[in-house]
Amino acid sequence: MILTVTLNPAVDKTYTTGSLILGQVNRLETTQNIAGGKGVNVAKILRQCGYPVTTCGLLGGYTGLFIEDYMNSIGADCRFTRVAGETRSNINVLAKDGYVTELLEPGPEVSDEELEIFVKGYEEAITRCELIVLSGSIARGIRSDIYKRLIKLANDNQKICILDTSAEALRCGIEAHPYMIKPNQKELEYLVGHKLTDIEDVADAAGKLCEEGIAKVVVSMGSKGLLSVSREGALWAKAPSVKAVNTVGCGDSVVASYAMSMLEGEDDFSSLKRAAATAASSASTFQSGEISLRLSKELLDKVQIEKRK
Ligand SMILES: Nc1ncnc2c1ncn2[C@@H]1O[C@H](COP(=O)(O)OP(=O)(O)O)[C@@H](O)[C@H]1O
Ligand SMILES: O=P(O)(O)OC[C@H]1O[C@](O)(COP(=O)(O)O)[C@@H](O)[C@@H]1O
Repeated sequence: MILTVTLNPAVDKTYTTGSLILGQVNRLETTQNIAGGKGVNVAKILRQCGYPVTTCGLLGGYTGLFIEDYMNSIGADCRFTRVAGETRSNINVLAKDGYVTELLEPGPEVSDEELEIFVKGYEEAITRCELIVLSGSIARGIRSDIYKRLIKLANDNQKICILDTSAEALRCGIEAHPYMIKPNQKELEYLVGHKLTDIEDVADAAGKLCEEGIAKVVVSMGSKGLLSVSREGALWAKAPSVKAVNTVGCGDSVVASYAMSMLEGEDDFSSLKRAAATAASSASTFQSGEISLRLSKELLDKVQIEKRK
């Protein structure tokens, strides 16, 4: 069983338009509300692939109910903690000119009491799971060392953790040595404190994190693909070429793919190949946090992997 944690889920209000112009009236063509947030998306993909999944985190208000209903409908074991504030709605604008614009709300204020109720449930849930995925930003009121605390609890129970977050929550979280992290290039730049200009730079920065005790650092680089770095070296998967429809949730599909590979005992090479195929399949699907199973399979043989170090 895989447990996904989403401390700041979101309804992804997904709009399509010709192009989005700042400072002007923009009339949108279509709109769809999609249950989202990083751990929610990971759980959605795992369910699509037939994996049992427990999903927990913080949900509040009507938007929270919308997400919980959806997760129940796909057969996820929902263990969310209710909070008084309303779960956020994020805006994703998919424009025909190719630009994807995301407007992300900060999320509700969460009290210490609410968080402690969540942590109690989490401590119970980790005992029944083999792998824990902790994903996304944290809602207001939650200290940035929350992932460090949650990963320590998992480590104490000999459970493997994947962490996919940003900013200070990421910086503090890695102090607890999760097994794997999946920063995108910007998140890695935040950690190292400077711009990374090429693949070598990215591989060096990821390599330093491995030396600090993270077994696997998988850096997502949009249409440039994925770089997997461990003490054994660095492998670069070029992103297979697809017609991108919605790239929101691609990072989450990488995490979901790695979670499955870990449970199946796949090696670095096969895991990376699968993740690049899954993520490209996610990019070509309108619904964020969804893939075409057929396309993922087809793309698997098309992923090119290059050894970098
Ligand atoms: N246009 C695309 N075509 C093919 N694959 C893509 C495309 N955009 C993203 N991907 C795949 O999805 C992965 C995650 O996307 P990325 O945007 O880097 O993550 P995040 O959403 O976490 O920032 C990429 O590393 C790549 O493998
Ligand atoms: O938790 P954050 O970092 O605020 O991001 C939330 C957003 O990220 C998503 O999970 C998509 O993430 P990725 O594009 O990184 O896979 C959306 O569903 C959600 O709106």
